[in-house]
Amino acid sequence: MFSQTNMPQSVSTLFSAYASFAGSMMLIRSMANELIPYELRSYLSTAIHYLFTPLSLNTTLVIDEHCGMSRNQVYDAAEIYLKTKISPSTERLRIGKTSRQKNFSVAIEKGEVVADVYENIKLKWAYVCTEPQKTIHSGEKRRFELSFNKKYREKIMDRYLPHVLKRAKELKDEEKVVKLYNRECPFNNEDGGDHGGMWGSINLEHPSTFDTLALDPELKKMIVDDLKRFLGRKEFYKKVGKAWKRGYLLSGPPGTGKSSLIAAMANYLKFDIYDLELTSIYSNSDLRRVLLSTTNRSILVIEDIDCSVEMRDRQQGGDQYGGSPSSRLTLSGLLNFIDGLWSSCGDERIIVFTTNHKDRLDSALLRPGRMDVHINMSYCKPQAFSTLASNYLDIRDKNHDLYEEIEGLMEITHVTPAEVAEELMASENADVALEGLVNFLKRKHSEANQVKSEENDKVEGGEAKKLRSDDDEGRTFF
Ligand SMILES: Nc1ncnc2c1ncn2[C@@H]1O[C@H](COP(=O)(O)OP(=O)(O)OP(=O)(O)O)[C@@H](O)[C@H]1O
Ligand SMILES: [Mg+2]
Repeated sequence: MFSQTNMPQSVSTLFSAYASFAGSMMLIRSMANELIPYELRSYLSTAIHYLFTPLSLNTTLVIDEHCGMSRNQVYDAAEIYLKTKISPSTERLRIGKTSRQKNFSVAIEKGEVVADVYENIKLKWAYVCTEPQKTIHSGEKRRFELSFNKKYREKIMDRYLPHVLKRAKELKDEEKVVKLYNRECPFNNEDGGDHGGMWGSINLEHPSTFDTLALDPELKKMIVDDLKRFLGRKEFYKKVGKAWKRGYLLSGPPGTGKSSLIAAMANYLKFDIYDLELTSIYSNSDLRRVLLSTTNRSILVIEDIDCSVEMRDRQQGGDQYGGSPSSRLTLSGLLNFIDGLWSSCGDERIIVFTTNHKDRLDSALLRPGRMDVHINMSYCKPQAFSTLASNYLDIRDKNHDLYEEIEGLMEITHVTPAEVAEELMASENADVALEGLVNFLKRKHSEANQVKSEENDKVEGGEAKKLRSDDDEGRTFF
């Protein structure tokens, strides 16, 4: 009986005690909110959180894709290295293959985690991507997060990361995939500014090599030797205090193989190509950003420089080229700019300018010491033809009846390797293809003769007219 009457009473006491406690807490909280400044409150809550959360045993290294404006070497190395660490437990993979690739290319997909073990230390690599924010004109942000037990931090920094860099370099050399970088389509905003436009890459699938390139053999040997010497002179460049770079100026009519030579150089050196369109550069800072985001062991290509320099005349304001005369872009100015930049952060760089009109170039660019090597790509001559005949029709050692006639015609006709290549591709039958080439050369030759005789006629006609008008003037004068 006692217990029956006492029970509800104790419950109600409990409730009323809780109610008054909750009421006081709310009062204290609202007083605290009013009396304690926000900063102190947030500090206290962090401190309380820290005290009551068990300490993490892990360290995480965040490896962003870019270091400021340059690419992060550790990120690039990790990307290659981790391909070898994909295990059957990896859930999502990115797969690709182009028509020329023999094997599938495999990469880890965003959000995936890959495990690695180094000297019995367990490591976890996570690939994290954050979507671009709509309000800010920027691309996707990519990074790797490497986590491990914090007691191994020194070992990871001193030994594991260098191991990843070294392994990635070995893999890259083995893989031998040369990349062609173009600037990704930039984001344009209302003021027409360029806020994205970093480099996007595809595998360079240009099959041109020094074997397939139709070029005077001596010139070819000179270029290959020059490249070899350049690669071996790291210490020399350091000693003389120059950026380890080499500049080539390729000139010649369209279709003489300037772009093919660049591809052959890239395939030979296993260097990536960065194809820079100067007309898409609007400011010094843009140019600096774009150049800094190119990697070492690469070829920077600026094609058709006689057309690119037209941008000098653009009227833009601020630090933009063309604004005031002092800030106008000249190619030798650009070279100075690149020299300055690469002497501090560039190694094994090649820069190639191409032009169809060497005569139109600024003489400052042609001065000795500006571009190291000038290469004139000219019309197809018999020796270059031998390479094409062997490439396209498997004809070796001048082993064809029409060979002599073709060589003779080539000595007297301006024909580009591209034109010859097109004729040779017309048929798989060597007789038919070479017959076609002979006709083509004859046609070109007679057309050139006709143009020449018309020009002569014009000159002679002009002179006759001039003589007559001199006569007239003389007569009027007297
Ligand atoms: N020297 C060459 N050796 C072998 N093939 C060549 C050569 N020159 C041209 N060709 C052939 O002609 C095509 C066009 O040549 P390429 O694009 O290299 O010429 P280019 O000099 O860069 O011309 P442009 O001045 O128009 O850029 C090549 O894809 C190749 O098939
Ligand atoms: Mg070209």
